Amino acid sequence: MGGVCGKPSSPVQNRRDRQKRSEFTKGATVASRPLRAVSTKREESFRVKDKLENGDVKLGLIDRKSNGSRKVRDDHYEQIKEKLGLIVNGCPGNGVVPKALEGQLIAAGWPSWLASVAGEAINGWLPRKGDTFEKLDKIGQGTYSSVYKARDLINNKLVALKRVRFDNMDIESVKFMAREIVILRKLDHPNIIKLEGLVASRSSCSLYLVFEYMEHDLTGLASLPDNKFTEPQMKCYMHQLLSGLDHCHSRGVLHRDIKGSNLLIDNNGILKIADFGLATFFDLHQSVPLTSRVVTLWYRPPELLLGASHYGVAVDLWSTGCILGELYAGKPIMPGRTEVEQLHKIFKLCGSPSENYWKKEKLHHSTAFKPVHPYRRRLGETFKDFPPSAVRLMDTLLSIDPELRGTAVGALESEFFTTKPLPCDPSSLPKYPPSKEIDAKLRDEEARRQGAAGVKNQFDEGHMRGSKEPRAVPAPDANAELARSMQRRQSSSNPKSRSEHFYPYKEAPCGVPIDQHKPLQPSKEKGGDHLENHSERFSHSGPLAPGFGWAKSGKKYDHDISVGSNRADLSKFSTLVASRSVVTGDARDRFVASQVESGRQVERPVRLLDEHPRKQDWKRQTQNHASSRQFDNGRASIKEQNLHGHAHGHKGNTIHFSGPLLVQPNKVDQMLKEHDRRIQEAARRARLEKARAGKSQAQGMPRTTNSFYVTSLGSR
Ligand SMILES: Nc1ncnc2c1ncn2[C@@H]1O[C@H](COP(=O)(O)OP(=O)(O)OP(=O)(O)O)[C@@H](O)[C@H]1O
Repeated sequence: MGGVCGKPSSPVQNRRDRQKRSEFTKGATVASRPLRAVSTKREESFRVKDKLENGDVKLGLIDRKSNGSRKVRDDHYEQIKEKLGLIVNGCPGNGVVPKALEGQLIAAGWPSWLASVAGEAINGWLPRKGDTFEKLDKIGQGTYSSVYKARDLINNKLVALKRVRFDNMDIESVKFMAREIVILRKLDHPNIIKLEGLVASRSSCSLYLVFEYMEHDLTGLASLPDNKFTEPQMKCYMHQLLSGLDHCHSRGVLHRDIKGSNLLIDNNGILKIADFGLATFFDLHQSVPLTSRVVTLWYRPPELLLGASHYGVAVDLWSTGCILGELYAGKPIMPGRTEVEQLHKIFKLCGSPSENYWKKEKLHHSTAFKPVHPYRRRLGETFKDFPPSAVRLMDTLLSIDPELRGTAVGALESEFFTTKPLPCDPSSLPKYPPSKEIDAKLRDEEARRQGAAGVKNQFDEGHMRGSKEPRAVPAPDANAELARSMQRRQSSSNPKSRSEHFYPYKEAPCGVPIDQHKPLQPSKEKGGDHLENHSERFSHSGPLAPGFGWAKSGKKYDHDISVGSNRADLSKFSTLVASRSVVTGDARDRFVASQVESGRQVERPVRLLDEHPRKQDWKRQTQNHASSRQFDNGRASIKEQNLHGHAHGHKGNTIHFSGPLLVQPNKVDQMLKEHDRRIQEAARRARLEKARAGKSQAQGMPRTTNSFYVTSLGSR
């Protein structure tokens, strides 16, 4: 993919730019003076892919002249772009920026690499200068960004600077970022994070998004030792979450990654939905196909796991139901390690879909995942100790049929918020020490380091977690991309990768990346349905999930959908294990291949753990298939044909799915047994290795390196 980071302009050009900029900025304020796409003397030609009319690609030419004779009016121009799928509801598509607009943006101070592809996103704003901020600490690490706390020297307040680097400056990455910016700019609500400005570097091809600063996130707060949320507090957070969501949905935006770590909370108790990196515009009729490979696994609704490509607000409502359950349960309620296991957990808790659903939804993976025997819905009995109004709201939000999940407004009007205890006022909430997911991770790391000797005890203590024990880590993205990304990493070193070493694909026990800091214990359970084994039964008495600080103390919750301590810790990293071994990369490829064969478009695969997703996704998609690009919901969407190529490279691997969901449970049982055995074997080796390393360290010997560990596995 060609880069967009142009050479620095000449001094003369710079002078001209400065001059134009000063003209432009006279009287202009940031975000207050829209730049219009004006006509130019130059004739602009646009290649038009008119797939909307009959699917054929036609080439068209639109001429724009300023002399008035053939001038296409700006609004007409917008209509054309919209019709062509270049822009949907203000969402930039293929980044065609009219030359005139580009020129104005450059004149306004934007670097050309940004103006040329993300014009729609920055139109009407002036760039902030880097030296108007004082960078303080690093406060967050996203998949593709680093987030810093900084002081805004002009407005004298704290801000968060999210730095997105475009490594090789591929255009698609920039366009992707542009989508996030466009969406953020569309939203304006007290419960949505506010994008306050942008700082763009001319030379380094990085962009800083300036946000209001938020001290906490929900995952971080929940993991504070000895912290317990009260019921009014939980209702208060839920109310804010749903209010923010309602705003998104009313503006045509799906968030598609609702989870605790994306719910930021400030010192005044105000919750704001953040991270719109996976968000998209949607249309009410759900006519535009979207990718199903979004939403972090534990919060992903069944229709997406089953491959739905036409969906709406219900996906966010499902995630919200998971958060509600998590608040009361004190831990994630459906912590699957693979897509298959996730679906299984969903069916076990919420029941399997009705015959009518399978017929109605016509989902991609329905044949593979339709259970032989239907599962009964057990939500009520599982959460029988939760307040009834909370269970009823969960029951709605966690409906298998998306249509039954209602709306955010409907949830806000539910008895959950009108019965006592009522939601408290955010300002009455306790003040917490800084607590972000990243702080929780650091605490976990520290606890692991300090407790190296006591690790075994921790795992052997049964199901109860000690009060200092790290909370179940935030959900993994756990997507099928992982397997492929791991394979890719074996052959190409990634500057962003985090000290990771993997078994070679064929030799490793399940290709398991082992976190040396997270030793495993073999499962104590044997036999039976392995997927059942993955979900150990446990019951709490007394405060729920001690140490998570989520639960109402004194309540007793008993449910069998959660991962017990051994497995929970295993699940912290075994998403990768399972992605590789339960649904092999090749198997997944076949899925994608079949999607491609059936003409389905993949809008954007979910982010990877290890590499700049935008770069990787788009690179992977665009490298070989620039010609097969089509437009999907306003974005360039490319068929993942190259995945075919990958599949060809690994012929012979078979597709494996989980037991009870499949038509051949016996075979799957065997496979899962083998899977478990391998995990245990890997765990045993990791423990041995760790013990050996500890010994050599104690004897002052250099630590032996084991190529089978991951020191820092992204868990998001
Ligand atoms: N406005 C903010 N104030 C304080 N911290 C923030 C803010 N925005 C983001 N963060 C922190 O930075 C982390 C990463 O930010 P964000 O989720 O937006 O990036 P990302 O790259 O999209 O992450 P991910 O890959 O997890 O989705 C967040 O989890 C949060 O802890």
